[in-house]
Amino acid sequence: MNFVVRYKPDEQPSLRPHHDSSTYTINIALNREHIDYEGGGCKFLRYNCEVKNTKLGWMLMHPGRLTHFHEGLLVTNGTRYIMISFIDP
Ligand SMILES: O=C(O)CCC(=O)C(=O)O
Ligand SMILES: [Fe+2]
Repeated sequence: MNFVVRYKPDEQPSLRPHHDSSTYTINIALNREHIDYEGGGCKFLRYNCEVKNTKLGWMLMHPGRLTHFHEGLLVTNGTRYIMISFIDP
């Protein structure tokens, strides 16, 4: 399953902590921090690890339903777009 997520301060500024319904998740940056938006990123709470400023078109891949409880960090300005693929949903 694939979908685009849009974060905007006055619409959906963040995403509450969750697991994905996938074995693995691919998260591709469609635009850029400090140019198109401020804030944002993906935080893995168990590891206190924030992945921010992913290069345009590069991807972050992580386990979905088991170990990597995560959240979408607050976008404070602009619009952040990512593409998500749930592998083995
Ligand atoms: O904002 C992010 O990078 C995380 C997005 C996410 O966790 C999701 O769409 O399931
Ligand atoms: Fe997620």
